[in-house]
Amino acid sequence: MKTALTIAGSDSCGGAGIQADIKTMTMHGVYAMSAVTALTAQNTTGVSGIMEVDPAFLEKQLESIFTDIFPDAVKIGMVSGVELIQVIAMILKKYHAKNIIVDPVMVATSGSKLLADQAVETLEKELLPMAYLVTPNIPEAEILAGMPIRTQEDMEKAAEYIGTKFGCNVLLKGGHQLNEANDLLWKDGKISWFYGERINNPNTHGTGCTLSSAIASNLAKGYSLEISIEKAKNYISLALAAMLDLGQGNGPMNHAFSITDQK
Ligand SMILES: Nc1ncnc2c1ncn2[C@@H]1O[C@H](COP(=O)(O)OP(=O)(O)OP(=O)(O)O)[C@@H](O)[C@H]1O
Ligand SMILES: Cc1ncc(COP(=O)(O)O)c(N)n1
Repeated sequence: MKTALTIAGSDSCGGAGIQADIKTMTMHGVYAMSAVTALTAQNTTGVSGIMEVDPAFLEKQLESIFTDIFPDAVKIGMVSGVELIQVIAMILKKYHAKNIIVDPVMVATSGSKLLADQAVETLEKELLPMAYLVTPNIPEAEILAGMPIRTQEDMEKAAEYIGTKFGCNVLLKGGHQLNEANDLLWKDGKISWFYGERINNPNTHGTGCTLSSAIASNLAKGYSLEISIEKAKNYISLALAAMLDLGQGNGPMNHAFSITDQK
């Protein structure tokens, strides 16, 4: 069985973060492992608290994993502080981790900040150059590229800037646009678009986490990057189309869309 590791924050309501990643990897038939960077007290209406893990304890978790079960892919999500990022970079280098996907989680859909301002620079310097793929949404890409993104042309410019500057492939997610769910891949200097039909479901909590862990799962299984993205977008569409409606705010998706016995 192929294996994947998520290094991310816990979302107590189970829609995003580590919980979304483990559900996604499991539904892809991949064995999921986790290293927790922070606990969040969170529900569909917002984040009420964040407790960062001690960097030395994150190191212990990662050492335990890498000295025993080597992950075929690694997904990195919410990492709120400088030292945590440094520990991750050190361990991934030490063990020659492969198929590293960085989802540069900065702000939750609900508006809460999940990354300290001074950590953006460390993320850029330490993690992005190690990544096979980085998956910013439009607001995150605006920060990484230092430019406003309003049109598809802006998306292309920003992706090229990020990919060239940090030496990694870039999937710029268009889920924040009004009418479309079109994402742009910048890979080795070439641009390709992944077109998606926008599903009319307001419950999109965790779509970004789910996309990056679905891509990681597909890469772990040996699919090319392009096929991994195509399959991951299809997984999100099915999970959104299952129209789960939980909680009073931006609710989670239904990962168990293929399981018919849901009572
Ligand atoms: N309503 C939708 N219908 C279909 N696909 C969607 C929809 N919303 C988002 N997506 C897709 O989900 C993936 C995640 O995109 P999005 O831009 O929402 O990421 P994100 O902002 O990081 O997510 P999050 O809301 O978890 O922070 C992308 O492939 C995007 O195209
Ligand atoms: C622990 C954790 N990680 C990531 C997100 C981003 O997901 P979203 O933007 O859908 O809230 C989150 N809310 N919580």
